[in-house]
Amino acid sequence: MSNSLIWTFLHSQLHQTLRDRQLLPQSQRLLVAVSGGQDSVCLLKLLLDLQPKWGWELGVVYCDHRWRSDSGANGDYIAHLAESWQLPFYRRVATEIPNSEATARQWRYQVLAEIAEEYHYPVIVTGHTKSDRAETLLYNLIRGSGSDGLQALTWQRSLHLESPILKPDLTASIQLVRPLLEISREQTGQFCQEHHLKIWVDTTNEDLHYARNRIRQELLPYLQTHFNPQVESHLAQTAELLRAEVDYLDSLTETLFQQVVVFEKESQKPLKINRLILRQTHEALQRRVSRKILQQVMSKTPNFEHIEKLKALISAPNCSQTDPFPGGVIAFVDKEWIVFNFKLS
Ligand SMILES: Nc1ncnc2c1ncn2[C@@H]1O[C@H](COP(=O)(O)OP(=O)(O)OP(=O)(O)O)[C@@H](O)[C@H]1O
Repeated sequence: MSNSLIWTFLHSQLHQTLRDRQLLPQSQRLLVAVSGGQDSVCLLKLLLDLQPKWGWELGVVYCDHRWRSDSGANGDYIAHLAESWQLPFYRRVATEIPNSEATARQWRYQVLAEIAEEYHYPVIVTGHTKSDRAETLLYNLIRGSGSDGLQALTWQRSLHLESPILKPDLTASIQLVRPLLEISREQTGQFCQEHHLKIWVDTTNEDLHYARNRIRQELLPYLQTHFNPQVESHLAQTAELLRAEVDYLDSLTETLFQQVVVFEKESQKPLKINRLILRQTHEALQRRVSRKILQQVMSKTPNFEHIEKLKALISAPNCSQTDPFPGGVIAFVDKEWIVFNFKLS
């Protein structure tokens, strides 16, 4: 695979995005997650070409889920690509074939974290595109996500937040960066063609049993034809606007949370919350603070009903109380406080 450099619009676009958003610091060690598909192959080539300007040290990682019979050959191809570009290559093969998309994903992020840790890469870079962002927004909208789910794929975040089940000590400091969120799948495909980059076609992407694939293959083309040819860009822009708004709300929530919550000394769990202060704030913030508190007192992720139940106590009469939340905790009103009773849990 030759490494001839033809400077294209995509090179300039990515270079500019990286400068504007300060996503990938100069001279950083970057672990590029490559599946062999057009998005991550395009990402790798772009980063390789920009590397002299930024001084990064690039490494390539492939996670073999063993889901497809050609997954080994897929890995060999990426190994060959990395070798021809003189980049270190890391490969992990699943010992057990994951039984669902979710387990495969969990395993993949675990492996990415372990390799990043072992070989000292503080940043993992993935090839998620504007098209993935539009699809994720639609997928989450249909599932009933709030604005947090609709911001759909952020530019960067800690790997720990991406996969909270991973060991926090391992992942808290590793950043996951997605620099292609302004570039469409059509553009990555064209780039690979123009640069004669072979790509590995993931045959499971054709399988319409998966909701994601139906969104990609059927829903988006329908929306493009019958509603708006620019729908993909518009959805991705909506996700970007929501991302900024969610960021802003998150920072307000954090400040308010610290103001209203009294923590138990030993367990550091929320013990009681000041509802007089909460009552003076907007209901959007009341919900967010309630959710943040419930995340710390419940045994599972709070849903809409749980949050509404706690929020209702903010203006309820004295002595009102909730049914037990999952995990057994009860909340009750004691004058200006909402108090959590852990004894029953
Ligand atoms: N098997 C793999 N090995 C290494 N990197 C991968 C692999 N699969 C996906 N990736 C990385 O993740 C990016 C997104 O891939 P894809 O859209 O297939 O994943 P997804 O499962 O839909 O996304 P997510 O990982 O956010 O759930 C790719 O561009 C690539 O950077």
